[in-house]
Amino acid sequence: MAETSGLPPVRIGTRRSNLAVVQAEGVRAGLQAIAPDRTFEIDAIRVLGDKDTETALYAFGAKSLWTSDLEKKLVTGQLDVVVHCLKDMPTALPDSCELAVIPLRDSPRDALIVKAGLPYTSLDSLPQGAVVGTSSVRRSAQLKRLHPHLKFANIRGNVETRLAKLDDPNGEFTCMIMSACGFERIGLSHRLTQYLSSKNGGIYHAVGQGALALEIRKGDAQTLGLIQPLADRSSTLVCLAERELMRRLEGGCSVPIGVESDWLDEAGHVLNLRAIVVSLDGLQAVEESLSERVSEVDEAVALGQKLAAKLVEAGAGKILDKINANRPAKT
Ligand SMILES: NCc1[nH]cc(CCC(=O)O)c1CC(=O)O
Repeated sequence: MAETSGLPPVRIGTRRSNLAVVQAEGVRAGLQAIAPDRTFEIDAIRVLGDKDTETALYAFGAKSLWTSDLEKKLVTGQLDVVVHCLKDMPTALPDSCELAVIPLRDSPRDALIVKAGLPYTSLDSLPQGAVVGTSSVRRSAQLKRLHPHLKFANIRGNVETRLAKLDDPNGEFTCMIMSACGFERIGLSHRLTQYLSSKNGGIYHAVGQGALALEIRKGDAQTLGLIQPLADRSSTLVCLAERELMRRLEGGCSVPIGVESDWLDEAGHVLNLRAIVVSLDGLQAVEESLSERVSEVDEAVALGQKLAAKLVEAGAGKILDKINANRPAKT
């Protein structure tokens, strides 16, 4: 046992799902390696989004259902750092909190998962009328556009719950779309049938997908100093560019905006950011791409901003306005 510092334990908060706890354990291991003399505690709590597993995400309206319960505990000092999936974090945080660190991102790709026992190996091989389980309008709108032979049904719950719903012999689903890294992190990669991308299946991933975010109390220099070594430069710049794009388009996780980003050179100087905005029925889509030199956060933010403007100019604003005007009232 390492010599302890006498300092109080660092309290790490996260959602109470297997995936969230695995993620928080990974962060804890990283922090323990940096600060062997500190102790760390994980507090996994049920948040609003876990308690209501039936309402379609699209109908929630509020963007903070995964984060606000944890932020409350952060602000009152019951937690010191919260580990989120970056894609579940709204682009605007409470004034009292800050997104302090983005660690090295995993693969951001979505994947197709086919019901156990069915022979299909790709989106293209799915039969007419196959039912895709997804609660993400980003996924369903993109799929409707390119694969009009598919049907869609809402599926909610954590990864294991969704997999059980998919595999239920009496269930309605043929397949579902999930983020590949979520399955990989909890040892379910054998269930990934096909990796998807804009070039493979025609699916752009969500902003921030595959990345974690460490949130702290604003101005908590001590915790910031502790967690800062976990930050990854490339992942941070890429994710901040994607998030600025989203912020400019005023899209939460429940609007059909998909992105992809790649460094065009090995050293990571020129970033290509691509994005799609699709109408809910998949009939209209605007797709744009932009490459710029990015070596500072300001430049990443500027790239996101410019691509958003380019998308709006090409018609994305009209698509998003229509979606926002028709959004069901929160009940
Ligand atoms: N929307 C739920 C959510 N939030 C983060 C992940 C997995 C981790 C990630 O994609 O970053 C998932 C599940 C999924 O979309 O498959």
